[in-house]
Amino acid sequence: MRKIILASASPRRRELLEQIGVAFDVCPSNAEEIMTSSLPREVVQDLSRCKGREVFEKTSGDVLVIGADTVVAFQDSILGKPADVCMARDMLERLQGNTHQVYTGVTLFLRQDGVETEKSFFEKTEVVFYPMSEQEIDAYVRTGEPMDKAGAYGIQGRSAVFVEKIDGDYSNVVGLPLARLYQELKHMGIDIKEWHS
Ligand SMILES: Cc1cn([C@H]2C[C@H](O)[C@@H](COP(=O)(O)OP(=O)(O)OP(=O)(O)O)O2)c(=O)[nH]c1=O
Repeated sequence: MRKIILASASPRRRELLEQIGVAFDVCPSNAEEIMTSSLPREVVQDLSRCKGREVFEKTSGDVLVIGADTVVAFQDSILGKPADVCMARDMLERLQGNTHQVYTGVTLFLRQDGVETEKSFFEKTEVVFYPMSEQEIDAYVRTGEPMDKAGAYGIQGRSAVFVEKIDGDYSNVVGLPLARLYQELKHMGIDIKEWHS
């Protein structure tokens, strides 16, 4: 019996894994999200490792645990999920009419025949926003959509109309870089679609 566990409460990550035909269990992590670095690529890998480890330590037997974390990087700032409506508005005022980067870090914890391995990686996607008026920002914030999302927007939702272009993997912006995840596991000798049995 082998299990894949997604260590995440994010409905988007669940939908993305389902999209590629993977069977898996979900076990959200209770790990505290404390930023340990000012470099986005380090932050997302560190946080994905903390989330994944917390869940992995509770398992036994053959298992693959996937932890992930997403942040938005704008100039020198790292934007996580907004704490309130004011912060959401402030984030969108900064992002509108500009280019930012979305980083998702992933850590894989694998136990196979008693041997444990761990692998972290990150993907970066550049996103260009059209200018947004005050009214557009207010109306978008009022939908509630920004509140549980890094950078206060969801590219898969209503904010799609403000996205001029992206450079990189779309699924990475939504919260899980599917192609990179698949390729990393392939290098580890694992077919993610077959592993959960
Ligand atoms: C930029 C962007 C982020 N997001 C989401 C993905 C993540 O769910 C969230 C970033 O917060 P995270 O802290 O990465 O994840 P989470 O708290 O939602 O879930 P967990 O820690 O349990 O894994 O922002 C979108 O849904 N669309 C987007 O366009």
